[in-house]
Amino acid sequence: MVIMSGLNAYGATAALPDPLLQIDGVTLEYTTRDRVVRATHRIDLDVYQGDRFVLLGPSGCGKSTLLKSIAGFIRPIEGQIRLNGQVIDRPGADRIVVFQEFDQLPPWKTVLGNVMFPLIATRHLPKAEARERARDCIAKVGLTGFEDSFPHQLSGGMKQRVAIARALAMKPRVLLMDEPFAALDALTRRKMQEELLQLWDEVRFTLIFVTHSIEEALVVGNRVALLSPRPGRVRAEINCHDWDLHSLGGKDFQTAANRIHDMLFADPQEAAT
Ligand SMILES: Nc1ncnc2c1ncn2[C@@H]1O[C@H](COP(=O)(O)OP(=O)(O)OP(=O)(O)O)[C@@H](O)[C@H]1O
Repeated sequence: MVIMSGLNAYGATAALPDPLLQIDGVTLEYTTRDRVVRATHRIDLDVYQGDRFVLLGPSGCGKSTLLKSIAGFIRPIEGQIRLNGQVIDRPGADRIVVFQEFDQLPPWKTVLGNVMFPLIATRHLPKAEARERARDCIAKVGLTGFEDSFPHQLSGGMKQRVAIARALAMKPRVLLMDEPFAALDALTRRKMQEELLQLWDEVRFTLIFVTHSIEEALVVGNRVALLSPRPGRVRAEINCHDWDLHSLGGKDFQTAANRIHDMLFADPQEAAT
């Protein structure tokens, strides 16, 4: 594990490609009737093509809010988010979100219908091609044979696989995942992490993944941004190419996880000394 506080996690001297996504001094706030809640404060992050970039931080530190802003649902009050150099100011088919909730699939559509729907609704593909691409993505997430099932006939893990297939079918520039496995039992969660990594090996999409599980961050990510408690600020960036599911329970893995825990919850004054 390499901790690169204040540096790009690829290393300061390496020649870098241009970032795919640039988060530049981004402050995000919610204005309610009686107060303003600052969710993130001047976040700077660069995400590169093919990254599995994890936003890790304690509950309420603004991870989901930052993801929603990348998705184009919330505008920064300060700073910019750019995708391929273009400022993000609205949702777009180049950024698809997979949420934690199992009810993100319209229940009246079959698995095939669910995966085809955005392709057709956004006029990405004509119907026959959309069906073909949907079948292909359903196969990629291991659900061949369930094309005609309805969401209520599927387990939680299967519903999340459908949501992933639906997102991948759109071939987004960035796949955004907001704690997609948090509502699953521990065994299914681990299996889904493994499948996500296999899928990434095959498709090499760019992923931004939100979690508050240190273990999940180390397994899923090749880069992890550690955010402080609200308002979220970047505490450090970590390069974690070393870990996979086989590392779980190992001594080195546990040491790394403990170190991250200490960094996440350290008093910022102490962390600076
Ligand atoms: N719609 C909203 N209106 C007002 N405040 C909000 C709203 N949504 C979130 N917040 C506040 O913004 C802060 C950041 O919330 P956010 O959901 O982004 O955190 P998070 O890191 O994703 O948390 P968790 O891990 O618990 O999901 C929190 O203090 C939360 O209470």
